[in-house]
Amino acid sequence: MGIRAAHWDDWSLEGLLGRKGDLGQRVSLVVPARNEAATVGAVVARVRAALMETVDLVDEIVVIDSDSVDDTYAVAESAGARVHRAAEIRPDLGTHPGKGEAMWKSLFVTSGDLVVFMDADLHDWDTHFVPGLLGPLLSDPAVQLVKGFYDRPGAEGPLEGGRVTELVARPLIALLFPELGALVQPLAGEWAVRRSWFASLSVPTGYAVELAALVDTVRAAGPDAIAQVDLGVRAHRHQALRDLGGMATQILAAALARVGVAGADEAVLRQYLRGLEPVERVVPTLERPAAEAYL
Ligand SMILES: O=c1ccn([C@@H]2O[C@H](COP(=O)(O)OP(=O)(O)O[C@H]3O[C@H](CO)[C@@H](O)[C@H](O)[C@H]3O)[C@@H](O)[C@H]2O)c(=O)[nH]1
Ligand SMILES: O=C(O)[C@H](O)COP(=O)(O)O
Repeated sequence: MGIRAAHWDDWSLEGLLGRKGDLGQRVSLVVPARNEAATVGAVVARVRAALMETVDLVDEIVVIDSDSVDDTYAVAESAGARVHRAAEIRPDLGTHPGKGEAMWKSLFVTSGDLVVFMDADLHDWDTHFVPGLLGPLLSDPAVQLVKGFYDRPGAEGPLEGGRVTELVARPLIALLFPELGALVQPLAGEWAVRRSWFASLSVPTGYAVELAALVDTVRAAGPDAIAQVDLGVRAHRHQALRDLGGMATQILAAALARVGVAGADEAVLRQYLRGLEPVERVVPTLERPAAEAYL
């Protein structure tokens, strides 16, 4: 059958609540956040009001503060999230910077059978993202991972991806992982996964967490284990091109590792802004082993 596509309103909230109750599944919303004091409060408060206080769709909202130096922790907590600093979770396992690290560490402080990830920097989005991502997991036991896709306001076409999506992820998929070619937004930060499945995966500590999860899932369980859901419109804060160079390096490293070209735990990216003196950026490319070994 392949990677199936659905629309967020293919399921009613009442229907999902019923399925969740019948199956006895708990849901965790995990929001990895690094210096997102400006937006994390609204992400937490709106999901809490719509899906926790009025209905029982979400059982816990957990923000993983990923080495923030702003007020992310306090803002998220006062908006109603449980907040953990990534570095303080399971200190026996050490700490690394990065989004994937925050997501991997979340498995040690959450309890949901289903884990929904949402970025903290969203400024055009809606709470239906969460039930939309849960729909395939609550209706088909074969589905392990659900990816969101969305229209990006201002893009040339509504389903155009971001710069790394178009220039790195899609070309990699075309060359190495064509079985993922049906995915509209392979790098979307809005996705959901069964806890047991995510705990069985190797997780890059940085921004390659999404591509790695997709590749490892399609290889281990086939395309029927992945679904994608149209979430409508989503807009986020944009990073500088030079910062996206680090993201691209991480995604390329994870892809290469999956075709047998293992690298070191970090790469030195040399960028040239003005003059011939490079600005050196050390880019972590390491991966955490499957969390299930430590749970
Ligand atoms: O070290 C970090 C860096 C980022 N984040 C958080 O991760 C989310 C997404 O980060 P962002 O820098 O906004 O990523 P994008 O440039 O938007 O990258 C897109 O593509 C990435 C690669 O697949 C995905 O991880 C992102 O979720 C997706 O939005 C945000 O809540 C960040 O605060 C962390 O928790 N720790
Ligand atoms: O998703 C991506 O490709 C990167 O996050 C960059 O997105 P942007 O070009 O919309 O900033």
